Amino acid sequence: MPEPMIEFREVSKRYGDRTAVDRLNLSVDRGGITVFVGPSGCGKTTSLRMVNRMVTPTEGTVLLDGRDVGDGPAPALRRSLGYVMQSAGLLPHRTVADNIATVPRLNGVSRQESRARALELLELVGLPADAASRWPAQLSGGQQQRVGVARALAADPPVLLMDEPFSAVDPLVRHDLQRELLGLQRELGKTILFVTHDIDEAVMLGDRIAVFAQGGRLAQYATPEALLREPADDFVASFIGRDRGFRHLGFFPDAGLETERGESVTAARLEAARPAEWAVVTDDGGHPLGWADPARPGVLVTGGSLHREGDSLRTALDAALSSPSGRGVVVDAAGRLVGTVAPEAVLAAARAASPALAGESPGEA
Ligand SMILES: Nc1ncnc2c1ncn2[C@@H]1O[C@H](COP(=O)(O)OP(=O)(O)OP(=O)(O)O)[C@@H](O)[C@H]1O
Repeated sequence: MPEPMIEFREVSKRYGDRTAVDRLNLSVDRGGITVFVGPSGCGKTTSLRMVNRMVTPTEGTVLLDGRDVGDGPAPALRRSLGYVMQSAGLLPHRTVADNIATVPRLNGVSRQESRARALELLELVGLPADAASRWPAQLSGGQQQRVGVARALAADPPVLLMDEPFSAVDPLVRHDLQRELLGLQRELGKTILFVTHDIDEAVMLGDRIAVFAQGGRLAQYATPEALLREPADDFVASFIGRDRGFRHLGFFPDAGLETERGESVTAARLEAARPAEWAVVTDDGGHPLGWADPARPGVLVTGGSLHREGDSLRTALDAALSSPSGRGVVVDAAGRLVGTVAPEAVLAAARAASPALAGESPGEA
């Protein structure tokens, strides 16, 4: 077993008689994303900040790459860890490039080299090169967070600490930032410790998820799938929420899903079409546009999400349930119509994939 990148050993933090973190024992593997999730005030941020010594434990030890973070000077430790906060925390009177170059400059990297690195990082986080000379206030919230990520990566630290980095941006931008973070992690192989109070964000990003409960207690530490399948206690079950069965479908591939070809018509022929049943309407390239309802000839009925082949059963069920016809539309990677799927077929595929959903114990054939 390789040594964990970060290890909490019997770590507690108390403020007066209030326990912020209660005897935390947890190992963070190298590479991948570990998420700390839980309701407000349960010790996620305090735990994260004990890694970079912004907070000192009352008891116990935090190890980074096998070494006690308490040994040696704190500034050197912090420079070896990338840190991204909820507000990007950029210096307002420095350009974007100078903000990104701050830590490399402190580490003695030349001005020219740190600027070149800043430009590379801007591209990596999806910002145009001309953002380099702008002031932070001239960027949107999402762009500022991207700069925050670039700045955290500037000294190429093996570990990134991220404290609710995307919670202040709007949901669409947030989704983009989450996907980009997954891509960055795969590309760079960093160990990322990520704090959020949003279980959906945790499930989307986490290779492993630590659920914290009131009083700074670690309630469960598991993969997202294990967490959704088998919450350790009532607190975890209620925190994960009532949609957990639906979320769990996100871990089932659509391999066994039965789709039906069914009838389809092109938009050009919709006017004349008299389908016997609901039929998918496509453009000339086979991309779905909506449905033809047998009861309303000539009308294009839109609505319903699409299921792309290879996605999970969650998107398949969503497509089926959101469709005006009661059947989900399935498309290929190029967005062309493959067929349709009934909700029953999605449930049958889920049962086939999971003995638990079929009501069998795992030991049964
Ligand atoms: N400097 C401090 N002084 C006193 N109490 C503190 C201090 N920092 C945190 N606490 C308390 O410790 C507990 C844990 O706080 P922490 O910020 O770690 O929670 P959290 O899970 O990150 O919550 P949030 O999502 O709201 O940030 C809370 O009860 C908080 O009030």
